[in-house]
Amino acid sequence: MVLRSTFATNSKSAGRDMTETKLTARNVDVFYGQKKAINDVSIDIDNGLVTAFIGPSGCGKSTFLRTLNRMNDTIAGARVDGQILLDGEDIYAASMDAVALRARVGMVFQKPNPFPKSIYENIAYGPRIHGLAASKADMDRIVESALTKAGLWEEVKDRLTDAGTALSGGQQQRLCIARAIAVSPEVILMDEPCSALDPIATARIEELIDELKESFAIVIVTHSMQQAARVSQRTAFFHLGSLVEYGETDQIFTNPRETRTKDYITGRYG
Ligand SMILES: Nc1ncnc2c1ncn2[C@@H]1O[C@H](COP(=O)(O)OP(=O)(O)OP(=O)(O)O)[C@@H](O)[C@H]1O
Repeated sequence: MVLRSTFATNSKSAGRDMTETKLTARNVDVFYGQKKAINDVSIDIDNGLVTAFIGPSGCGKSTFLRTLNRMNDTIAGARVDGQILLDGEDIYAASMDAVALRARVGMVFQKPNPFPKSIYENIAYGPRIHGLAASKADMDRIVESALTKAGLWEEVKDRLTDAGTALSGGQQQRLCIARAIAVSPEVILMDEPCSALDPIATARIEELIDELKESFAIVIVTHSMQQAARVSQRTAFFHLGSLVEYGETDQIFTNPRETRTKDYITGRYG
C-alpha cells in the first residue's frame, strides 16, 4: 500500500515560512542481504513538527529512520531501493555527499554517545570539520548557542572542559542533541532518545523536543505510545516492514482507520 500525505500545504513556524514537506520517501524498500525489512514505504515528513514512528518490535522503525540520512550505508549488506528526497533532492544520488547529508539530517541515538572529549569539544567537533567557525570567538558562540538550545548551557557553562562522559545520562543526551544542533541541521532524527533515561530526564528531553520543532523537522522512533502522544503531531504506524497508517497523532490514537493500528494502540499486540 502506498500512503501519501494529505495534509495542508503551508505552515508558519518561528516567524518564518517553512516549506511544508522536508523529506519525501517514495516506494522505499530496505533489504538486509536477502531479507526485506521495509516494504514499499511512501511518506512525506513535514517541517515545524514532530513525526513519531511507532509499531511493534522488529517492524522496521529504526531501519526506515536510518534511510532518511543514509545511516544504512554503514551496515554491510543493507540495500535501499526507492527514492528519498530532501527538499526535492535525491539523497541517494551519486552527487550527494553522505557526510554533508548527515550534517543536514542529524541523528540522536538510543544510548547517549558523547565523544570521549570535553563538553566544549563534543560540540565544536562538527562545526570544525564542516568549516562553520572562522575564529575561536565564532566557535565559542556556536558552542554556547547549541548548548543553550539544548537546555544545557546553565548547567555546564562553568565546566566546559570537563569530559562529556562525566555528565548524567540525561545531560549526556542533551549534549548529543546540542552536538546535532551545532552544525545547523534541517532535520533531527531521534531513535528512542529517552529509552536509557529516567522519567525526569525523559520529561526534560520531551520539553526540549517540543521547543526544537519550531526550528527543525523532528522524527522520533519510540516504543512508548504515551510518548508519541505527548510529543508528536503526526504519527506513522509500522507493522511487519510496512507503513500501515500515517496521520495526525490525535486521529491515530483516537480514531485509527486501520484495524492493525487499532489493535496495536489498544494493546492487542506489541
Ligand atoms: N543490521 C541488521 N542486519 C540484519 N537484519 C537487521 C539489521 N537491523 C535490523 N534488522 C532486521 O530488520 C527488521 C527491522 O528491524 P528494526 O530494528 O528496524 O525494527 P524496529 O521496529 O526498530 O525494532 P525495535 O523496536 O525492536 O528497535 C528486523 O527483522 C531486524 O531483525
